[in-house]
Amino acid sequence: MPIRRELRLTDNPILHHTSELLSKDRAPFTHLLPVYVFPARQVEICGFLSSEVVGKNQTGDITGASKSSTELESPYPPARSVVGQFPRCGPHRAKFWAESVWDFKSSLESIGSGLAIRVGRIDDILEDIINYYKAGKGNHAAGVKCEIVGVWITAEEGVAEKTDERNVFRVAGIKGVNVRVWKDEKFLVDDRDLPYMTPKAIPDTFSEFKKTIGSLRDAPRKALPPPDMLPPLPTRVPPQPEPFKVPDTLGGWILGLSKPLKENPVAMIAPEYPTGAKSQHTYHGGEAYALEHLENIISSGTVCAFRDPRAGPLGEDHNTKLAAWLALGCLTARQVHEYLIAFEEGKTQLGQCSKGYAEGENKGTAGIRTELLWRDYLRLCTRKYGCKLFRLEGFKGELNFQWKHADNEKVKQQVQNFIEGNTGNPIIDAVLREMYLTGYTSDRGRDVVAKYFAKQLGIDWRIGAEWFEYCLVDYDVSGFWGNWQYCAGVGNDPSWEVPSVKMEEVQEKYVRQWTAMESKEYH
Ligand SMILES: Cc1cc2nc3c(=O)[nH]c(=O)nc-3n(C[C@H](O)[C@H](O)[C@H](O)COP(=O)(O)OP(=O)(O)OC[C@H]3O[C@@H](n4cnc5c(N)ncnc54)[C@H](O)[C@@H]3O)c2cc1C
Repeated sequence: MPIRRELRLTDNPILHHTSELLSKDRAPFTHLLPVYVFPARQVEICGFLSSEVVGKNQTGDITGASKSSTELESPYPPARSVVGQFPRCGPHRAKFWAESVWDFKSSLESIGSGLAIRVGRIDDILEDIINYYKAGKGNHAAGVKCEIVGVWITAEEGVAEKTDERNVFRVAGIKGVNVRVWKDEKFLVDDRDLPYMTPKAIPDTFSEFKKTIGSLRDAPRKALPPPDMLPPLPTRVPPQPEPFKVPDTLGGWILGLSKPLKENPVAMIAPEYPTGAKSQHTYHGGEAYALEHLENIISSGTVCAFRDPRAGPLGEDHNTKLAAWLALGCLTARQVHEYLIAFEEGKTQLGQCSKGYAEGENKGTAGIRTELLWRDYLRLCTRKYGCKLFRLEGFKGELNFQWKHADNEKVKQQVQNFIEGNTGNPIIDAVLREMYLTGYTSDRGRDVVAKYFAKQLGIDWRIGAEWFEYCLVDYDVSGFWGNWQYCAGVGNDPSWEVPSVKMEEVQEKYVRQWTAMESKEYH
């Protein structure tokens, strides 16, 4: 069972179904092997190359223990972005990701199962596992013979994710193993409750989409309970295929994922962490931490103080910070919704000392639901538009803009200044530095900087986007590219106004915090 962005026990359809089968004694299998693969195209995995297993590289040199991981040969191309050639996953997300996977492993172990964590390509790992259990085939002379009843995997919308799915079908088909694809249920409104017969029918504006949902508070299905027990792992589990060797501690995973980033820094003059600056995102990845945070924002009253993220000053702390957990599926939107319902109706004691408890839906809780619906909508846009999500001309097919490309020194320098948070615009630089140093910046900050890059600098917006992808802890394919298209004016429902962000007192504080500037320097 290859796990994708569903790193949780609660509200997990596959685990719920398995547990039900088990409790009714109807499981057609005795063992279950959950496998998580850190995908080579999304995150750099050369930090796990093992000198012990590498013999000669393509030029015939012996690769040995004294060589750094980046000098050894990986069978996969580097995980770099298409236009800007930045590493796709930076250190903040790499750490949060490793923590989330590790937390999921511990949760599975606590109910009698476990998790094999691997690096590479999902279909390569699957092929290796099937060979192992078909004993003696492929690399596995020491394999053990057992029957594989099937492969279960959850569907995702992204183009590359769909390709992975097709590859899983291809490999399993060749080996004569059945594949079952499950619906992705980490969103607010279930696909089965939407009125669209085909992706073409999905409306082109969020307001139209919202109308078709009706009462948002009543729309989500119930979250599924966590499984009590799962079948054990097979008695023997195939190791990570060569030339990689994977660690067996969380520290080892974080080290392996961050090593290539340290060895090849992207920003030549990286901004230093200013003394006294406070990160808005200091959280730990994983389901347990997500639930604890959700409870905290309810009991502290943050959910009632939730503000429209598109308005107000930069750096203000009036939002949920749930995005990174939602993106990896440590938590589902309908779980958030259920916690909000319990608070609004006073069903549990959580938040009982907070304003708004047991007083029904309020502006803040309604606002959070609307934002979660935006997330649903952008995912449906990915379904509708496929690879247009990543195109310069966007969903709209906008061909009239004259984008500047990084094929001359002037634009190259502008891009470099952007990466280093050194554009000369104090507000833009503060947001860029906060994002680079902490992995997070508010929606307002993202919006202002994305529009600055696309509209004010007029540079191919995908380069700015790819830099954000490297920095952000909460990168999520649809939420990310959909928002960037919107900011660049090439999405459906585009916004073309360049936001004016005035240097008010609160902004000044924010800028000073992240740029360590004296206030007189930008007056
Ligand atoms: C250029 C740009 C890039 C972005 N990239 C991402 C991304 O990679 N991943 C991501 O989850 N969001 C992205 N967003 C949307 C939004 O900025 C973040 O979801 C939000 O800032 C995360 O902080 P939060 O969890 O405190 O959100 P809150 O403001 O508390 O909102 C609650 C939840 O609603 C969802 N949400 C909120 N705003 C949006 C939105 N505009 N679009 C889609 N979902 C939304 C998120 O899941 C978020 O966790 C991007 C926005 C812009 C303008």
